[in-house]
Amino acid sequence: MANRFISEMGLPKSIANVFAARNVKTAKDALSLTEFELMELLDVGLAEVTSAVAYISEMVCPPFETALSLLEQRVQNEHLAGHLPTRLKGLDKALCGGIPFGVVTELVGPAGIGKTQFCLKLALLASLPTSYGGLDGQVIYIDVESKFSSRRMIEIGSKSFPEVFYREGMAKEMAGRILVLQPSSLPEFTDSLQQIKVLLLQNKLKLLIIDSMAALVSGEFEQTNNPRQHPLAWHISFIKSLAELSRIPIIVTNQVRSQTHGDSLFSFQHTVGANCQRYLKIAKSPISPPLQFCFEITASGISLLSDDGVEVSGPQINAIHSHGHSAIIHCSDTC
Ligand SMILES: Nc1ncnc2c1ncn2[C@@H]1O[C@H](COP(=O)(O)OP(=O)(O)OP(=O)(O)O)[C@@H](O)[C@H]1O
Repeated sequence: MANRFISEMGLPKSIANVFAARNVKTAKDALSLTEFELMELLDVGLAEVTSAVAYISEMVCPPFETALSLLEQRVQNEHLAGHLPTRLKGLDKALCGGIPFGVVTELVGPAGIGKTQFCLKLALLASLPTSYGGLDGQVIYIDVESKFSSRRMIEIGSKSFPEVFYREGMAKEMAGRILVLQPSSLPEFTDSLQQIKVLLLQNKLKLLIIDSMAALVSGEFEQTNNPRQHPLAWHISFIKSLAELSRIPIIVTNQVRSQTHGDSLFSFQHTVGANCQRYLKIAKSPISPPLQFCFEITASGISLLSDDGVEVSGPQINAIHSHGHSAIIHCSDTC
């Protein structure tokens, strides 16, 4: 702003020419001098100098913002930053639209609870055409434990979005957008992340899923428990920076751990009769209180039994260990 040329500011020609003739070209040149210095240099009266300085200042001064306009900008940015709707009505409502872009969302729960089922559905949703509410983009699915099932994914897709899947070639096109990487070691995982950064720069990638992160180092970290010595410390901060850089949603799954040993605070499996009840909980979200939803897994994937979340209180929700991401969606069951 300070380097704007006075000749291009629309000052009356008579005074603009005087500035030019004395080599006072930019706003900075003019505003660095006092009014008396300008009077002497330009050889004009105080009134003319004062009005020219006021005009130049107004032209280069950043416009002021009201608290209201700042708030409106923030809401607009958040809207543009976006969310990937999960199509689980209650969850999307609680998360203000779905899985947020630009941050890492951690999905934690015990083995077999449905984390992978949830990820498969999210991958499909991101690859759906925008006309069907998807993101119409590529998905990278890092399948650490080789549990990815394309057959199950097609089953979920055809039951959830029959109108899309039965359109000719659509299932094939969507499946072609989901790239599955299966790193078998930590160095291979590191290489995968580096490759992803290149893809992100090409702007084609709309969702990154890592299922599961902890499986890469299972057992190794339990002895140290010092975050700085965590073998995935570099990877975790790299993934967070990828999310911020690309503004895409990143999902990381993990086995849930309680901060108290023996899981006395957070029980994952109760045997009460023959009924098995699964719960999906939102924890440590900056936008939602801790909420719990009952869910089931059917041929079409995960569905909520009720869209009304029940607020969770007490030490349980804080006892869930995470890597400090924006939100945790936690799954547990009562059998
Ligand atoms: N076609 C299907 N119909 C109904 N339920 C299914 C179907 N396929 C899988 N499931 C359910 O999904 C569960 C497995 O879920 P998933 O593989 O997502 O677990 P996970 O939390 O990822 O476990 P892990 O941590 O071991 O990877 C099974 O226990 C089963 O109940």
